[in-house]
Amino acid sequence: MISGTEILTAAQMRAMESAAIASGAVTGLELMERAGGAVAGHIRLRWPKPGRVTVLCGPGNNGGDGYVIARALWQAGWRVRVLGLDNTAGPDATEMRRRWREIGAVLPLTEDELRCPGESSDVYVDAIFGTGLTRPPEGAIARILAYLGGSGGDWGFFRDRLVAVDCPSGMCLDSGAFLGTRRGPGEYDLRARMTVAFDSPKPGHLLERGPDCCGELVIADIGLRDWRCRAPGGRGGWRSQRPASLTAIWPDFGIADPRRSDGDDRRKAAWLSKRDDPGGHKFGHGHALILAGGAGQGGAARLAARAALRVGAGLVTLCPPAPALTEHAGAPDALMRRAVDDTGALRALLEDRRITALCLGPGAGVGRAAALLPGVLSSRRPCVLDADALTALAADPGLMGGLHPGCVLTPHRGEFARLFPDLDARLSGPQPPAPDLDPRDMARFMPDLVAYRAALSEMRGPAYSRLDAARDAATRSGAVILLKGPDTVIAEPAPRVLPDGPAIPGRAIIHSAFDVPWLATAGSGDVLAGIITGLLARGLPPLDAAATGAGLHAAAARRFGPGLIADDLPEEIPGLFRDMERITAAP
Ligand SMILES: NC(=O)C1=CN([C@@H]2O[C@H](COP(=O)(O)OP(=O)(O)OC[C@H]3O[C@@H](n4cnc5c(N)ncnc54)[C@H](OP(=O)(O)O)[C@@H]3O)[C@@H](O)[C@H]2O)[C@@H](O)CC1
Ligand SMILES: Nc1ncnc2c1ncn2[C@@H]1O[C@H](COP(=O)(O)OP(=O)(O)O)[C@@H](O)[C@H]1O
Ligand SMILES: [K+]
Repeated sequence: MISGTEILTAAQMRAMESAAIASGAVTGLELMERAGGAVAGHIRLRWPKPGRVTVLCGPGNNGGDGYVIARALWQAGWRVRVLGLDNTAGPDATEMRRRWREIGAVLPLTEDELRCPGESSDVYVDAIFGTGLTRPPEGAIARILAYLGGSGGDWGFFRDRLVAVDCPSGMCLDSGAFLGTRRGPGEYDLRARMTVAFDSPKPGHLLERGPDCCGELVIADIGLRDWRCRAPGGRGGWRSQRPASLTAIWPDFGIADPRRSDGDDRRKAAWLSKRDDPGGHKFGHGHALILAGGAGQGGAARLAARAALRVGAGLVTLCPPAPALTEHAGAPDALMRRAVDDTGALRALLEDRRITALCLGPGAGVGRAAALLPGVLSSRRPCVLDADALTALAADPGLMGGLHPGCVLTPHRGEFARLFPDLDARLSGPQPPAPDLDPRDMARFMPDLVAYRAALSEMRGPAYSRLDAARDAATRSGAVILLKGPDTVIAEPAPRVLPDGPAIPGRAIIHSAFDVPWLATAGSGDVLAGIITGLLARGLPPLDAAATGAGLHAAAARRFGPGLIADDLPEEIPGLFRDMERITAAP
């Protein structure tokens, strides 16, 4: 059910490159030539008339790409100025620098050269650091990056003409954070007009500062995708054979661009609209219980209930305490109401096995949520725990033991901090040291791609990321975690064991929705909880329900546009289903 693009961490990317080279399928020079050629091609697409370009080359292979770009643009008639560091690491980058030196000079990469009057360029290529950034830039390099980021008062100047190779330098590709600065927007974060990255998106392109600072993100194919499919163990498709450990769902949710629709999308559209079940019965689409709070608190639960209905749950029952029943008597009439005063009443209700999912939290009140939680958890029914249920959970860690893989916890950052204070502190705190595993060693796992990927997904980047935090929280709690934000991260607990295979860490998904800031509106989280509950009730596995829910939620906001209030979100869902069907039916 999950559709999206596979993402790779920086270590996975470097290891894959090493493995492809070790297999003899390609040389490092060929990969660098393709990478640099792709960037030059995208520059020429956006600036068709050859102009002046300054290429900034760092010490590693990112710099090596820069020398290739310089040569390709020079061959296309551009006036090229290259600023590079003296020390170039690695044979491939050294060779590319040598090839450029046959054409032109390499001036020192200093702020003075960058500022040099009369040398202003139409395009600046940032090839300083890519996936190999291991620690915060310091000294002269840090000043150059800050200057490009606008410390010289030229913020807009560079933003309009900076092309980043793999990422804006200084940004960690695993977290989207700039190393060495406090988390969150920095005054001089380097922001590109376009970022050309290779093979697959990395988490940092989608998280934290990534979407803003990368500008337009282009993922260039450098031939590794073919190699992955041909490699031993890779036959039949990379994704279908191994559970992808990371998946990105792009802002368009795979439905806005007909060219990207495939069989999976068609099946998904048919399932969502129930067209794949012509003789179906309402109970075949599940029965969701939304546990509401006392008088005066009902709006949030009603939003969730309405969303669960709209997303196709066969029946939805709203369960406030008896004194609040009359408050919930209004629309929609399709909603059933049933009083649930305490855990005993809940347990009695849950004897009906046709109830397939529960939602506790929106507007529940912390006291009532705490009282009902044991009943919800012991039913072992799929459930969404949101808002007050999360606060109740945080206040009584003993309840954590009752969580199970059918639970989806949907904290925003504040709730996450209450539930997992140590993980939250790591997200805000100083960066831990880089992993001591050398990704290049991973080539030895070839040709066993399963082991290779399992080992790699344990490798972490230099900055603790929202992805790491969600995965750690999922593993610790034994539940699916959906950490909300414009960069929502969804993770399932680890480990999962493949038959005859090693333990595979739980899958994770990034749903990046920076394009719909109007989704940050009161009650929008309640609607999300309702959508996910409806999908759980319909039988989607928890990770799928959470990912599909996050996608539908943002897509509904995108479809409505600015001015959105939470009540509008469920009403967009029928239109979304129609859009999905129309687009996936396109030839
Ligand atoms: N993967 C692929 O398929 C392909 C990858 N390709 C390209 O390779 C790039 C990755 O190359 P890479 O591994 O050489 O790393 P890169 O980003 O150039 O930097 C490493 C250098 O920086 C240094 N350094 C690190 N942090 C530092 C700091 N704070 N301050 C100062 N120095 C610091 C570090 O030194 P060290 O840590 O060893 O001291 C090392 O010298 C990738 O982004 C893509 O562009 C394509 O060519 C082909 C296909
Ligand atoms: N800037 C933003 N851009 C896009 N989506 C956002 C943004 N801020 C928040 N969201 C999304 O809006 C929802 C807000 O949920 P929540 O914080 O629980 O709000 P509430 O409690 O008011 O319902 C979440 O799904 C979150 O991912
Ligand atoms: K870069």
